[in-house]
Order: sequence, then C-alpha cells, then structure tokens
Amino acid sequence: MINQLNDRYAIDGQLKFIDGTTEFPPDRIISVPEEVEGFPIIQIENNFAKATIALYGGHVLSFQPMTEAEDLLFLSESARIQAGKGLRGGIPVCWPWFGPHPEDSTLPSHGFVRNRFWSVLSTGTTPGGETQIQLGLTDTPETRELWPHAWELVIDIVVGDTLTVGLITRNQGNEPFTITQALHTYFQVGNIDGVRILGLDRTEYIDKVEGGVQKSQAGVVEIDSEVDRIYMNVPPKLAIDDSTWKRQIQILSKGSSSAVVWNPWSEKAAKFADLSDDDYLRFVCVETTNAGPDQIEVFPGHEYRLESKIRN
Ligand SMILES: O=P(O)(O)OC[C@H]1O[C@@H](O)[C@H](O)[C@@H](O)[C@@H]1O
Repeated sequence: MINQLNDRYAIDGQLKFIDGTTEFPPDRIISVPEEVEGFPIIQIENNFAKATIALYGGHVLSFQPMTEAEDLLFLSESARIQAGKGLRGGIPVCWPWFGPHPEDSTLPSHGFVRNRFWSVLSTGTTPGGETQIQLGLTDTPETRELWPHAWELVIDIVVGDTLTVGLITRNQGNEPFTITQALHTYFQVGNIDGVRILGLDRTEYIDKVEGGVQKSQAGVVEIDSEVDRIYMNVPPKLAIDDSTWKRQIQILSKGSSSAVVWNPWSEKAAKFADLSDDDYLRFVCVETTNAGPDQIEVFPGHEYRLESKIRN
C-alpha cells in the first residue's frame, strides 16, 4: 500500500508516504483500522515548512514553518491509533455535524469522517513551490445509515509558509442538506498561562461549560479553567498570542462566521485516555467552524468551502 502510494503520488525531495504505525510507540497502537494496510502518513518537507497528514481522518498532524522552533500544531504524546477513534491533536475534521448530533445522542460526536480513511486525489507543487495535497471521501451504504445523503468531501491542503486547509462539501443527491462542521485545530502553546486569543472582543458566545448560556466577550480571551465556547459572528482574522514562546499564530478563516475555543483544563484532561494529565497546559483549540446558529445548507449539485489559513 505505502509503496503503491509512493509510486503514484510521491514528489521527489518533497513528499513521501510512510507507514504511520512505525511513528507511534507500540503501546499507543491500540488497534490499526483494517480498511487500509499500514497507517499511511504523508510526510512533506519543502523550502517553507514541514508537515504530516494522516490519510485516516484526512487529518493534518503537524505543521512547522522553517522559521519556527516549535510546531504550530499540538499532537498529544498520548495520542493513539485506535480503529473507530480520531487522533488527539492536529486538525481533526468534524463533519457533517459539530459536537453531539442534534437529535440522536447515540450517533458519534463530531460526525463520522475523522475516523475514516480518505483517498488521495492528487499531489503537486504550486508555481511558488508550495506542496498541494487533495484527499477525498464519499458516502457509502454505511455512512447513509448514519446520515442519509449522497455527498463528496475534498480536503485541499497547501503547505507553504502558511498552511491552508480547505474543506469542500459537495451535495451529490437530489435534496438539499444542512451541515455544521469544524476544522478542529489544536494549537501548540508554550504554556496556557501566557496565552491570549485576540479578535473576539465584544463578540457573543454560547458557554457550553455553563449549560449553553449566552455571554459577551470582554477583551482578549485568557484561559485559567475549562473553556468550551462557540463564538458567533466572529471576524475572519483571529490570533493566538503566546508570551512563553514569544510568538503569535494567525488564523484566517473563510466560509465561517463562528469559532470554537476549547481547553478541557486539568480535571477533564485527566479523564481522556489520549491526553497526558498536563497536556491542557500545552494546547488550545481555536476551531474554524460552522457551529451553533452558523449552519450551512448545501443544495443539490452545489458545493461549499470552509477554509482556515494558519501562519506564524
Ligand atoms: O473528545 P472529542 O469528541 O474530540 O471532543 C473534544 C471537544 O471538542 C470541542 O470542539 C467541543 O466543543 C468540546 O465539547 C469537546 O469536548
């Protein structure tokens, strides 16, 4: 499988496929999903940055511009490969619903594409020397049991000094459908104590920690306890200011008017098997979403693109 992928899609000196099971310590490989041999991970290194992407979940795992000492993305040391489960960190794709299913709590949280194998549609180099990868996923009889629609998803990733991730939803059926979704980015930080999220002053948010009450943000967002919020009518540009590592990460979104900020803090983090107890100090999720009242209707034959650009 890895050899075939390399024969078809590798780019000399820039992109290759590796067996992901060799990248994870054996005690963190709980069960390798059966659909595809090995656990293919795309490894990219070009003039601008290094990145890795798992075919499982269409999941960007790491992105480090050449100018940066530390990865912009957080991947837990306790993240594990487990069939049916997503990986903790990077950029999981939540689709076609964000969070719990609105009517049926037995359905998986954050939808069902973060734990499926995506196929490679294309790899290439842009005229400016960035690396572009497109992965795809379509409905099957099994997904139609979970969500009765015909669809095609494409994740369009460009690795340069900026990481661009576009998630394209195509409606291949005869009826409109409505989605919520997220590029659920885990940003790595030096220490959560020194983190300020900029750009959300005076926006309204739904506070999930306090049972969904609506509040208004005053000033920058600082995190010193569990935070789980859906911000609404957000501007397209947010930033994470990290005083410990003295860097600022810019997040530019398109096709999204909401953003989710999440940190489980100590007590909740300790309950996650795939998070180390003190991992909550090392990341904050600032997610580019269509969530809460920000819902998207996609008409037959039409497509919708949600996009997040990340850079330092
Ligand atoms: O554990 P999961 O399913 O990856 O979700 C992690 C978190 O994801 C966030 O987006 C949600 O707002 C949180 O409520 C949730 O706990």
